[in-house]
Amino acid sequence: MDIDPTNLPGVLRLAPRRFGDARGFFSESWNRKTLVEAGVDLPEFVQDNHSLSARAGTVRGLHFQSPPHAQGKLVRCGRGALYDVAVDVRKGSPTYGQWTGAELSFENGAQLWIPAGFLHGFLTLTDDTEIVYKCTDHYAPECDGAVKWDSCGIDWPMPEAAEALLSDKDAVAQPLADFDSPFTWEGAA
Ligand SMILES: Cc1cn([C@H]2C[C@H](O)[C@@H](COP(=O)(O)OP(=O)(O)O[C@H]3O[C@@H](C)C(=O)[C@@H](O)[C@H]3O)O2)c(=O)[nH]c1=O
Repeated sequence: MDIDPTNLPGVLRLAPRRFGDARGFFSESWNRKTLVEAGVDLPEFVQDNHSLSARAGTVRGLHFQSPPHAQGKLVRCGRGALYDVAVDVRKGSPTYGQWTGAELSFENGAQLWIPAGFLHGFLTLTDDTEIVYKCTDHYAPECDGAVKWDSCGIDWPMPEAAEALLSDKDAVAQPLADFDSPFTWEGAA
């Protein structure tokens, strides 16, 4: 498993090893021991999510759950390809408001580890794209929130001829500039 830092400290890009043979491949898509031995501070996962986006250009996000139900997420692509993004919204963080993105596809098998304190969202790059992710807390609709996808200066690689397809909720989300984040950076005084 390759584990690489990103430009946002705490967010990691993971590439599990694939063992190919005449049948296809085998891969450990998550292994607690491997990550803990690599020094990843990993809370317990309690929920797995799976969604399908039928159209390239679908945007889901940018989402978060407030404490006490904040979620860390280990994200991968089950089918197709997507551009996955995290935005640091921990008040007092030296990287507050900064974002990182990575292409996750069935083809590359890559994953992103996004700890609590970051917004999460993604753009689908192909039709019929599936995302699969593990979460460190349960769904808590009363703690659910969103920040507008195009308010964070993210350089989204929108597929040619596609327009962003959003949920009604995401279409009217607050901009980052108006967001009073419930998260604090652990290093903040
Ligand atoms: C997120 C979630 C939604 N739902 C329900 C609520 C709603 O009726 C339906 C669709 O919910 P949403 O529109 O919020 O789904 P979606 O826009 O796909 O939300 C997800 O987006 C990505 C970017 C994330 O990071 C996730 O944490 C989650 O917020 O599913 C659950 O039952 N459990 C869950 O954990």
